Amino acid sequence: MIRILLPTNRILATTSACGVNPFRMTSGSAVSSTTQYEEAVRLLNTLQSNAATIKKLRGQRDHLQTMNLPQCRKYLESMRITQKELDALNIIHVSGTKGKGSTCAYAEAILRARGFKTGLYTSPHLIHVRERIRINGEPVDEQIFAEEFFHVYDMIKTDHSENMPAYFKFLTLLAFRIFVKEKVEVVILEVGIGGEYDCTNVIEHPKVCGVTTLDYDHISLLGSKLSEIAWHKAGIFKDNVPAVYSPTTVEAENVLLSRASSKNVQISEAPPISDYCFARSISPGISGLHQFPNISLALQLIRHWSEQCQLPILELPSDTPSYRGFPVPEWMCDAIESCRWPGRSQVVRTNRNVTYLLDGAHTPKSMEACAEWAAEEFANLGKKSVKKIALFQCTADRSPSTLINYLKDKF
Ligand SMILES: Nc1ncnc2c1ncn2[C@@H]1O[C@H](COP(=O)(O)OP(=O)(O)OP(=O)(O)O)[C@@H](O)[C@H]1O
Ligand SMILES: [Mg+2]
Ligand SMILES: [Mg+2]
Repeated sequence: MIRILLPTNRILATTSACGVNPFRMTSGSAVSSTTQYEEAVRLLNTLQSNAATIKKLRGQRDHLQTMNLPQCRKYLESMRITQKELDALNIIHVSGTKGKGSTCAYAEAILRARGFKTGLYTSPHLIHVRERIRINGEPVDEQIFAEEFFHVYDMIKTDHSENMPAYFKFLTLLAFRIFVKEKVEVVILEVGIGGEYDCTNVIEHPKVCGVTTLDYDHISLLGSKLSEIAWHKAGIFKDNVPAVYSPTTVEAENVLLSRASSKNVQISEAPPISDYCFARSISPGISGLHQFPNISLALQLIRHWSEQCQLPILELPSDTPSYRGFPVPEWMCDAIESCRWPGRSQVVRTNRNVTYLLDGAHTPKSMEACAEWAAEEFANLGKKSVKKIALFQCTADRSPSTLINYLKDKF
């Protein structure tokens, strides 16, 4: 497909000898949208990677972390995005160690099924970067991605040429731009790392916040105790905005509760899945028992979101306490079943007698959950003898020898 680039006020970044970037000529030149998309991804990859950011943060943790949000505000100003525009996105903000993406995916599937135009921002991606920014459940298309990428890149470059945002921060800003432009009715926003200092926390008025299962990850940044980790995750709580969390340890819970009370947050623990009354028995779209706390959290987020937006999605009796389950109608059961989140407890069968079990576990709790799920899937294969091969990779400051132990007795 050929498209003409819209004229913008952008400055050309990489230029040829005659001072013109052939990928980004603004008037009268035709460039294929794929080429333009590839150029956008190339440029994106020149921004500081997440791994490099984490390494840098570790060095000067306090200073750089506290600089993060003021910087993000400046970038938003350069992009001419106001808090009012962000408020209009009716954001559901989700932090936590494990299950953020799944919880967001369930919440998105439910709201989309109800007819809302949804925006979904998650990380990481599996195959291509556009998976991180979804409109109505679908990765934003190459053309929109490229167009908005250059728009944001150039607006920021004009004011901050010596201090361009790193990869994740850039994508967060790009997501905001796309969601505002697409006029989505709700955004489900996954935190990158922690919460307090995460660039997604630049938003001031989400409709509801969620904290998923807490566990040990990024401990050089967030601390090595669950209570310290909880402090960071609770950093997304905002004055008078309700919050829900998945069950955790008493120490971590106390931190969540005290941070909530200091911000007048009405907070509740998501109930066990058995507390809900489903219209029929369901087989959730993301498998594994560990997904049930994520589903419960998503249901509570929807409930609070609809109350905050005064949209009667659930029509619950007004005296239903916020820590209890509720009747889950048929259409919601359908949405929970239709939800897809590839690479997390995903089974891929081939016609060559090979079955792949794919999962993204990389913390103690999630490795445990992954091992349980894998054992169940091995049993489902219904074969007497199965040759099992584990391919395991882990990055950053995680300990492969500790994590692989969880899989040992299953292989
Ligand atoms: N509630 C949970 N408890 C324990 N492990 C979980 C839970 N939910 C998901 N997991 C595990 O975590 C992995 C990643 O799931 P998901 O993408 O939902 O989480 P995330 O918090 O977004 O993770 P990431 O750190 O990769 O962004 C899954 O593949 C699964 O192994
Ligand atoms: Mg993570
Ligand atoms: Mg994630």
